[in-house]
Amino acid sequence: MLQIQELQAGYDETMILRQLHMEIPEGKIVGLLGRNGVGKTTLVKVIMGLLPIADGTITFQNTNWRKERPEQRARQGIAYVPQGREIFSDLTIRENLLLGMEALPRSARSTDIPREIFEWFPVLEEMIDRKGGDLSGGQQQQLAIARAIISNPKLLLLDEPMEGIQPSIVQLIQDVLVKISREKGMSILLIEHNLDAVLSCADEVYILDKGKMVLNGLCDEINEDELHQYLAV
Ligand SMILES: Nc1ncnc2c1ncn2[C@@H]1O[C@H](COP(=O)(O)OP(=O)(O)OP(=O)(O)O)[C@@H](O)[C@H]1O
Repeated sequence: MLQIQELQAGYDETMILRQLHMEIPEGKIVGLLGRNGVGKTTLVKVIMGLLPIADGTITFQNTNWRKERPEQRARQGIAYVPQGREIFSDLTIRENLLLGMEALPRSARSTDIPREIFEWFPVLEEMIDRKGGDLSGGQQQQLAIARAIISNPKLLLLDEPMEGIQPSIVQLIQDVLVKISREKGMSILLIEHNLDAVLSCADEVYILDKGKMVLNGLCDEINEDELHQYLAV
Protein backbone atom coordinates (compact mmCIF):
# COMPACT_ATOMS: atom_id res chain seq x y z
CA MET A 1 0.00 0.00 0.00
CA LEU A 2 2.60 2.62 1.09
CA GLN A 3 6.35 2.12 0.89
CA ILE A 4 8.93 4.60 2.09
CA GLN A 5 12.57 4.11 1.19
CA GLU A 6 15.69 6.04 2.15
CA LEU A 7 13.56 9.07 2.95
CA GLN A 8 15.24 12.32 3.91
CA ALA A 9 13.15 15.35 4.78
CA GLY A 10 12.99 18.28 7.17
CA TYR A 11 12.71 22.03 7.34
CA ASP A 12 14.93 24.17 5.08
CA GLU A 13 18.49 23.02 5.73
CA THR A 14 17.65 20.98 8.85
CA MET A 15 17.09 17.33 7.98
CA ILE A 16 14.85 15.66 10.55
CA LEU A 17 14.27 12.32 8.81
CA ARG A 18 17.31 10.42 7.51
CA GLN A 19 17.42 7.17 5.58
CA LEU A 20 13.96 6.28 6.81
CA HIS A 21 12.30 3.04 5.70
CA MET A 22 8.71 2.06 6.39
CA GLU A 23 5.93 -0.02 4.89
CA ILE A 24 2.21 0.20 5.60
CA PRO A 25 0.39 -2.94 4.39
CA GLU A 26 -3.17 -2.90 3.08
CA GLY A 27 -5.89 -3.18 5.73
CA LYS A 28 -3.48 -3.04 8.66
CA ILE A 29 -3.06 -0.65 11.58
CA VAL A 30 0.54 0.46 11.96
CA GLY A 31 1.51 2.24 15.17
CA LEU A 32 4.29 4.83 15.10
CA LEU A 33 5.90 5.63 18.43
CA GLY A 34 8.87 7.71 19.49
CA ARG A 35 9.96 10.26 22.03
CA ASN A 36 8.93 13.92 21.72
CA GLY A 37 10.46 15.76 18.79
CA VAL A 38 11.88 12.73 16.91
CA GLY A 39 9.98 13.56 13.72
CA LYS A 40 6.66 11.66 13.80
CA THR A 41 4.55 14.64 12.72
CA THR A 42 7.21 15.62 10.19
CA LEU A 43 6.86 12.15 8.64
CA VAL A 44 3.07 12.33 8.23
CA LYS A 45 3.39 15.82 6.77
CA VAL A 46 5.83 14.50 4.18
CA ILE A 47 3.51 11.57 3.37
CA MET A 48 0.61 14.01 3.01
CA GLY A 49 2.63 16.34 0.74
CA LEU A 50 2.70 19.24 3.20
CA LEU A 51 6.52 19.07 3.36
CA PRO A 52 8.83 18.20 0.44
CA ILE A 53 10.89 15.03 0.02
CA ALA A 54 14.59 15.97 0.03
CA ASP A 55 15.69 12.48 -1.02
CA GLY A 56 14.34 8.92 -1.18
CA THR A 57 10.96 7.67 -2.35
CA ILE A 58 7.37 7.37 -1.21
CA THR A 59 5.28 4.93 -3.24
CA PHE A 60 1.52 4.79 -2.76
CA GLN A 61 -0.25 1.94 -4.54
CA ASN A 62 2.58 1.68 -7.07
CA THR A 63 2.60 5.44 -7.80
CA ASN A 64 5.82 7.21 -6.93
CA TRP A 65 4.88 10.42 -5.10
CA ARG A 66 7.24 13.28 -5.60
CA LYS A 67 5.63 16.68 -6.01
CA GLU A 68 1.93 15.82 -5.79
CA ARG A 69 0.07 18.40 -3.74
CA PRO A 70 -1.94 17.37 -0.63
CA GLU A 71 -5.27 17.64 -2.45
CA GLN A 72 -3.99 15.40 -5.27
CA ARG A 73 -2.86 12.83 -2.69
CA ALA A 74 -6.25 13.11 -0.96
CA ARG A 75 -7.97 12.33 -4.25
CA GLN A 76 -5.80 9.24 -4.61
CA GLY A 77 -7.12 7.97 -1.27
CA ILE A 78 -5.26 9.38 1.70
CA ALA A 79 -6.79 11.26 4.64
CA TYR A 80 -5.10 13.05 7.53
CA VAL A 81 -6.32 13.96 11.01
CA PRO A 82 -3.68 16.34 12.39
CA GLN A 83 -2.76 16.71 16.04
CA GLY A 84 -5.27 19.06 17.68
CA ARG A 85 -8.16 17.83 15.47
CA GLU A 86 -8.87 21.00 13.40
CA ILE A 87 -12.61 20.69 12.96
CA PHE A 88 -14.67 23.72 11.90
CA SER A 89 -15.89 25.15 15.21
CA ASP A 90 -18.55 27.42 13.71
CA LEU A 91 -20.09 24.67 11.59
CA THR A 92 -22.43 21.98 12.86
CA ILE A 93 -21.53 18.30 13.00
CA ARG A 94 -23.65 17.74 9.87
CA GLU A 95 -21.87 20.55 7.99
CA ASN A 96 -18.44 19.28 9.07
CA LEU A 97 -19.31 15.78 7.84
CA LEU A 98 -20.71 17.05 4.54
CA LEU A 99 -17.45 18.94 3.98
CA GLY A 100 -15.58 15.66 4.50
CA MET A 101 -17.62 14.18 1.65
CA GLU A 102 -16.23 16.85 -0.73
CA ALA A 103 -13.13 14.66 -1.03
CA LEU A 104 -15.28 12.05 -2.81
CA PRO A 105 -15.53 12.13 -6.62
CA ARG A 106 -18.52 14.29 -7.67
CA SER A 107 -20.48 11.24 -8.87
CA ALA A 108 -20.19 9.55 -5.46
CA ARG A 109 -21.19 12.60 -3.40
CA SER A 110 -24.57 12.80 -1.70
CA THR A 111 -26.29 14.90 0.90
CA ASP A 112 -26.96 11.78 2.98
CA ILE A 113 -24.34 11.00 5.55
CA PRO A 114 -23.60 7.23 5.42
CA ARG A 115 -25.35 5.31 8.25
CA GLU A 116 -22.14 3.56 9.25
CA ILE A 117 -20.67 6.86 10.48
CA PHE A 118 -23.41 7.03 13.12
CA GLU A 119 -23.10 3.33 13.91
CA TRP A 120 -19.43 3.90 14.71
CA PHE A 121 -19.88 7.26 16.44
CA PRO A 122 -23.48 7.39 17.84
CA VAL A 123 -22.89 10.69 19.64
CA LEU A 124 -22.48 12.46 16.28
CA GLU A 125 -26.04 11.55 15.32
CA GLU A 126 -27.41 12.59 18.72
CA MET A 127 -25.74 16.00 18.41
CA ILE A 128 -25.92 16.42 14.63
CA ASP A 129 -27.01 20.08 14.66
CA ARG A 130 -24.60 21.21 17.39
CA LYS A 131 -21.66 23.37 16.43
CA GLY A 132 -18.23 21.74 16.45
CA GLY A 133 -16.93 24.33 18.91
CA ASP A 134 -19.57 23.32 21.47
CA LEU A 135 -18.44 19.70 21.63
CA SER A 136 -16.13 18.17 24.23
CA GLY A 137 -12.58 17.22 23.24
CA GLY A 138 -13.54 13.56 22.86
CA GLN A 139 -16.58 14.41 20.73
CA GLN A 140 -14.48 16.72 18.54
CA GLN A 141 -11.95 13.93 18.02
CA GLN A 142 -14.74 11.54 16.96
CA LEU A 143 -15.96 14.20 14.52
CA ALA A 144 -12.44 14.74 13.13
CA ILE A 145 -11.98 11.00 12.52
CA ALA A 146 -15.49 10.62 11.09
CA ARG A 147 -14.90 13.53 8.70
CA ALA A 148 -11.68 11.90 7.50
CA ILE A 149 -13.13 8.41 6.96
CA ILE A 150 -16.39 9.56 5.36
CA SER A 151 -14.57 9.83 2.00
CA ASN A 152 -13.49 6.17 2.28
CA PRO A 153 -9.72 6.73 2.10
CA LYS A 154 -7.41 3.80 1.48
CA LEU A 155 -4.93 5.16 4.00
CA LEU A 156 -5.79 7.16 7.13
CA LEU A 157 -3.07 9.13 8.94
CA LEU A 158 -3.86 9.89 12.59
CA ASP A 159 -1.57 12.13 14.66
CA GLU A 160 -2.12 11.43 18.37
CA PRO A 161 -5.90 10.94 18.23
CA MET A 162 -6.09 9.75 21.85
CA GLU A 163 -4.22 12.70 23.37
CA GLY A 164 -6.14 14.25 26.27
CA ILE A 165 -9.18 12.03 25.69
CA GLN A 166 -11.01 10.21 28.48
CA PRO A 167 -10.44 6.41 28.67
CA SER A 168 -13.95 5.38 27.54
CA ILE A 169 -13.60 7.43 24.33
CA VAL A 170 -10.05 6.12 23.79
CA GLN A 171 -11.55 2.61 23.89
CA LEU A 172 -14.31 3.59 21.46
CA ILE A 173 -11.80 5.10 19.02
CA GLN A 174 -9.60 1.98 19.21
CA ASP A 175 -12.62 -0.26 18.53
CA VAL A 176 -13.68 1.85 15.53
CA LEU A 177 -10.16 1.82 14.07
CA VAL A 178 -10.03 -1.98 14.30
CA LYS A 179 -13.50 -2.26 12.70
CA ILE A 180 -12.74 0.05 9.77
CA SER A 181 -9.43 -1.61 9.04
CA ARG A 182 -11.01 -5.09 9.12
CA GLU A 183 -14.35 -4.30 7.44
CA LYS A 184 -13.21 -1.75 4.88
CA GLY A 185 -9.62 -2.87 4.35
CA MET A 186 -8.47 0.64 5.28
CA SER A 187 -4.81 1.03 6.22
CA ILE A 188 -4.13 3.24 9.23
CA LEU A 189 -0.97 4.94 10.44
CA LEU A 190 -1.47 5.73 14.11
CA ILE A 191 0.97 8.09 15.82
CA GLU A 192 0.75 7.64 19.57
CA HIS A 193 2.65 8.22 22.79
CA ASN A 194 0.64 5.63 24.66
CA LEU A 195 2.28 2.24 24.07
CA ASP A 196 -0.60 0.27 25.59
CA ALA A 197 -3.11 2.01 23.29
CA VAL A 198 -1.01 1.06 20.27
CA LEU A 199 -0.45 -2.52 21.35
CA SER A 200 -4.16 -3.05 21.98
CA CYS A 201 -5.27 -2.04 18.47
CA ALA A 202 -2.34 -2.03 16.04
CA ASP A 203 -1.10 -4.99 14.00
CA GLU A 204 2.44 -3.72 13.70
CA VAL A 205 4.59 -1.09 15.35
CA TYR A 206 7.53 1.11 14.35
CA ILE A 207 9.76 3.14 16.65
CA LEU A 208 11.30 6.34 15.31
CA ASP A 209 14.45 7.72 16.89
CA LYS A 210 16.85 10.38 15.62
CA GLY A 211 15.12 10.46 12.24
CA LYS A 212 15.35 6.70 11.56
CA MET A 213 13.20 3.67 12.26
CA VAL A 214 15.07 1.79 14.98
CA LEU A 215 12.59 -0.99 15.73
CA ASN A 216 9.76 -2.64 13.82
CA GLY A 217 7.69 -5.74 14.45
CA LEU A 218 4.26 -7.32 14.73
CA CYS A 219 2.56 -6.33 17.99
CA ASP A 220 2.04 -10.02 18.88
CA GLU A 221 5.72 -10.79 18.55
CA ILE A 222 7.66 -7.69 19.49
CA ASN A 223 9.76 -7.57 22.64
CA GLU A 224 8.04 -5.10 24.98
CA ASP A 225 11.18 -4.51 27.05
CA GLU A 226 12.96 -3.34 23.92
CA LEU A 227 10.04 -1.03 23.08
CA HIS A 228 10.18 0.51 26.56
CA GLN A 229 13.91 0.99 26.22
CA TYR A 230 13.48 3.16 23.14
CA LEU A 231 10.61 5.12 24.64
CA ALA A 232 12.12 5.80 28.07
CA VAL A 233 12.85 9.49 28.55
N1 LIG B 1 8.04 24.26 11.16
C1 LIG B 1 9.20 23.81 11.66
N2 LIG B 1 10.37 24.42 11.36
C2 LIG B 1 11.55 23.97 11.85
N3 LIG B 1 11.65 22.90 12.67
C3 LIG B 1 10.53 22.26 13.01
C4 LIG B 1 9.25 22.68 12.53
N4 LIG B 1 8.30 21.84 13.04
C5 LIG B 1 8.97 20.93 13.80
N5 LIG B 1 10.30 21.19 13.78
C6 LIG B 1 11.35 20.43 14.48
O1 LIG B 1 11.41 19.13 13.89
C7 LIG B 1 11.68 18.15 14.89
C8 LIG B 1 10.64 17.05 14.81
O2 LIG B 1 9.37 17.60 15.15
P1 LIG B 1 8.03 16.73 15.05
O3 LIG B 1 6.89 17.64 15.41
O4 LIG B 1 7.98 16.05 13.74
O5 LIG B 1 8.26 15.67 16.20
P2 LIG B 1 7.24 14.63 16.87
O6 LIG B 1 7.96 13.34 16.97
O7 LIG B 1 5.95 14.65 16.14
O8 LIG B 1 7.06 15.27 18.32
P3 LIG B 1 5.84 15.17 19.37
O9 LIG B 1 5.80 13.76 19.84
O10 LIG B 1 6.27 16.10 20.45
O11 LIG B 1 4.59 15.61 18.66
C9 LIG B 1 11.71 18.89 16.22
O12 LIG B 1 13.07 19.12 16.56
C10 LIG B 1 10.99 20.17 15.94
O13 LIG B 1 11.49 21.21 16.75
